[in-house]
Amino acid sequence: MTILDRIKAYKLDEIAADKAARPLSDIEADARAAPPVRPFAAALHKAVQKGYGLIAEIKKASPSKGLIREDFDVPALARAYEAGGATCLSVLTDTPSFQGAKDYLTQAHRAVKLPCLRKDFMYDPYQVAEARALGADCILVIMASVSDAQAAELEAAATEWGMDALIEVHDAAELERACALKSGLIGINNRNLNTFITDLETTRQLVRHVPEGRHIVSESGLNTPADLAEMARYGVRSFLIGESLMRQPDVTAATRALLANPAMGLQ
Ligand SMILES: O=P(O)(O)OC[C@@H](O)[C@@H](O)c1c[nH]c2ccccc12
Repeated sequence: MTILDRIKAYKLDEIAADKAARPLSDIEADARAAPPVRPFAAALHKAVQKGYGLIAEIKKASPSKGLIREDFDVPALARAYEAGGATCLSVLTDTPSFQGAKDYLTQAHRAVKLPCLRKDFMYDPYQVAEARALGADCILVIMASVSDAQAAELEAAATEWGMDALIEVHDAAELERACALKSGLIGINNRNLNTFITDLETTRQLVRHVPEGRHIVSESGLNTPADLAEMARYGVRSFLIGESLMRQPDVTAATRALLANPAMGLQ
């Protein structure tokens, strides 16, 4: 069993328990009462016209790295990312593996004006309605962990709630399946979720196979301005970054430093 298999197993149990505790109709009522959706993909499109698009991730821990950041004041971190120039936020809501919480998403969304991604392992439209109820503007669909039919169902649910969907892939086969969906946002995860090995070569290889008109986000393992400049050489200007920023005491300064890339104007 891989790490992803284990996560999927407990996540399906969690979803069943959540459904038993609160019926979908309750969640939908909360989703209808949630603050309006903020355009997530559009914010990235706009950001890359002048520079980089950054989805900055609020991440306390991970299965491969353990605890990443001890002091974890979610509204303060959200504001720090916003002040540092992030385009969007990503908030881990998975608890067992990432020490996240559903409430972190609500806290982050309330603290800033940035569009927010619910970062979790999604299998059921129930979770999509829940994402909206918590304040999400975008959901993640991990192709490595869902069937084509599930992916289409999650994407349709996101659209129904007015949210965007970031479709995550790690290899050419997943990318091909992702391109059969409607979403214009493709995340290339440099980390293999079965082994948790990270390699930026993943983006370099897959970017060539992405059809025109899709907005690519390179995800995971990006640490330095040089990493971003290297991805930009391959035409990728949007990034999903967690660990390297979460490890810095001054998150605003670290975000600014990462985005202030003198080489970028030369591309
Ligand atoms: O902390 P990093 O290496 O910058 O990575 C962020 C993000 O890409 C990573 O957390 C992630 C990408 N896809 C996921 C799917 C599930 C959980 C986590 C992830």
